[in-house]
Amino acid sequence: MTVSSTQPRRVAIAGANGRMGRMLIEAVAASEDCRLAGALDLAGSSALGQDAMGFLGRSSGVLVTGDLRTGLAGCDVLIDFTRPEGTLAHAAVCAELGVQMVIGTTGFSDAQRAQLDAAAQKIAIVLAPNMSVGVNVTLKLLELAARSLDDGYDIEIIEAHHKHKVDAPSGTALKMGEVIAQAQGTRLADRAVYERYGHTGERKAGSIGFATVRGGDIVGDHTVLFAGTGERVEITHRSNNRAGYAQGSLRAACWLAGRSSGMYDMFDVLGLR
Ligand SMILES: NC(=O)C1=CN([C@@H]2O[C@H](COP(=O)(O)OP(=O)(O)OC[C@H]3O[C@@H](n4cnc5c(N)ncnc54)[C@H](OP(=O)(O)O)[C@@H]3O)[C@@H](O)[C@H]2O)C=CC1
Ligand SMILES: O=C(O)C1=N[C@H](C(=O)O)C[C@H](O)C1
Repeated sequence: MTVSSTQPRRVAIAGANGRMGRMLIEAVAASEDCRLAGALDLAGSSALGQDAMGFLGRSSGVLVTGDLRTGLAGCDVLIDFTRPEGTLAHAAVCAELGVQMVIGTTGFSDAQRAQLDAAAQKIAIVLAPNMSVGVNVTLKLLELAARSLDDGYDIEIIEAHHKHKVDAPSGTALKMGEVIAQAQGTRLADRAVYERYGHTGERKAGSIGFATVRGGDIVGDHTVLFAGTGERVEITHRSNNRAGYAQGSLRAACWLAGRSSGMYDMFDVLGLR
């Protein structure tokens, strides 16, 4: 059934009991443009069978389920911040049911990413390692900086996240590296240095170094350093909380209404392409 753009989008949330899942449910609860229509979590999750908004002290009538078809019934779009293997399982069912997806999960291998591209031949998907407006504008600033600081500047990307994060470098840091490499007419795979230890020798010209910090409850900090001779340019984005990720995701879910199948990102949603 086609939903008119004036009707709220019927949204399902995957990973409903996770850090982002809860933030997304809170954002949907406050939204006039989206309505909670489904909530998924892993079989075995303590949230199964509970009202998805119970943690907010509210009743939504939507129970968290581990059954994908039950959770996706009557939904227009699934917002998925889980793990790569979970997102792939969700994408297969969404493609079958014609449910669109907003995917924030990070840490996909190239082969997993190819499977998502295959799903996007059947449904419209917004996939982005960072849904916040600020980070996506930062990516555009990096494009500009990378073009102008092409020669004589060593590039290092430093990211910091909470102690529960399981993938490194962050998806955002990798995206920053890709954007910079592309702006300089190169490929990140040919330039990335992910580890340094022991006698490393001098820095290899043209490399893009990554440094990862994990600790406490740091939400997400990213700095790109362009280190020249006699000067340094640092471009930093810091998330103070997860609300920006959730707001960006809802914006993407609304933007998807009526879109044909294909793979999109937040540049498309925000008109930054
Ligand atoms: N794009 C963006 O803007 C952002 C992206 N992220 C990314 O989102 C993802 C989730 O982050 P966060 O919310 O902090 O993580 P959490 O660990 O807090 O939440 C993950 C949720 O997914 C569930 N889950 C885990 N494995 C599977 C699976 N195989 N199938 C289905 N569900 C599963 C978990 O269930 P259980 O608790 O039962 O294990 C949990 O509910 C990460 O990849 C992170 O990098 C995070 C923030 C912003
Ligand atoms: O795991 C997180 O928390 C975050 N993950 C995303 C990433 O890997 O870039 C986005 C944000 O930095 C928070």
